[in-house]
Amino acid sequence: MWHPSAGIDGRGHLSEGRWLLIGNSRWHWAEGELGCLRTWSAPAGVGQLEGLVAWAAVGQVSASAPLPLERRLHLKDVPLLEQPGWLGVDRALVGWRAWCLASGPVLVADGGTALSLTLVTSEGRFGGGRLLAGAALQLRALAAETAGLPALDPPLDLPPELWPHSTPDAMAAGVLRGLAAALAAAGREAQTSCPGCSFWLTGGDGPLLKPLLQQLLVSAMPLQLAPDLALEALAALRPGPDR
Ligand SMILES: Nc1ncnc2c1ncn2[C@@H]1O[C@H](COP(=O)(O)OP(=O)(O)O)[C@@H](O)[C@H]1O
Ligand SMILES: CC(C)(COP(=O)(O)O)[C@@H](O)C(=O)NCCC(=O)O
Repeated sequence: MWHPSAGIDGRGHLSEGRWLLIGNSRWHWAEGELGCLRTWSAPAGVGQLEGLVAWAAVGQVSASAPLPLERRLHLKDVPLLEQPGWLGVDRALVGWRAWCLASGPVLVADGGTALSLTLVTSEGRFGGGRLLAGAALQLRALAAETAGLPALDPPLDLPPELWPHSTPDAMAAGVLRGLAAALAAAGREAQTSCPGCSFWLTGGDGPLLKPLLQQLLVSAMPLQLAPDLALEALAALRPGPDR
């Protein structure tokens, strides 16, 4: 997606920089420069490595992927205070970026393969979180572990009815409304432990979850959809060669 601030640099063309975040399901790409990033997601291993400024990965990367090791950004490179060594680098990136944008405490929900919730205090400290199975993973588990439920291919849609009759729509509604309810409860509890906290939604399922969550959240808690927080953080921490 092109960000609203998308633009062209002083030389009349987009900067050549590219950034890559390797998630558990897909590779997430950005091109351009911070403030005018074009972003997209692709299957693992698909994409052009030329011009790669920096990359990060939530786990081990296959030795067959020719990624430049010296350009890898690690957890220790993200300036989130008091982050434990086992924290996923994607959680640190989204938490730090949302905290910078909010200039205050944040709760970040990243709707990826797993749905992670990450709290960052007003001082920029890691404040803990929660981990759930993400939407596509929940649906795969239902199809794999039952005799009668079908496999549903992403991308998902939210069925318009509250109480769908068909099996696939009942599965999609159950998973998405269940995730939104868990996020809303987390939002309420975060406001108690972290007053003034804003709620940030990112990751592949962010756009689907936003309207559901908006209905459930108390109005005092601002909700921001920012689908590319991790890539924005990567580009902010490792700007291109011409900056
Ligand atoms: N074309 C797609 N392929 C796969 N997942 C998709 C697609 N479009 C949306 N999604 C949603 O994205 C979620 C995974 O998010 P993503 O950010 O890609 O995960 P990760 O960062 O772990 O690789 C899934 O739960 C799925 O519902
Ligand atoms: C929670 C995660 C699986 C999320 O990864 P994703 O689904 O977004 O690819 C990843 O951040 C991870 O492996 N974290 C390590 C454990 C932790 O953060 O506590």
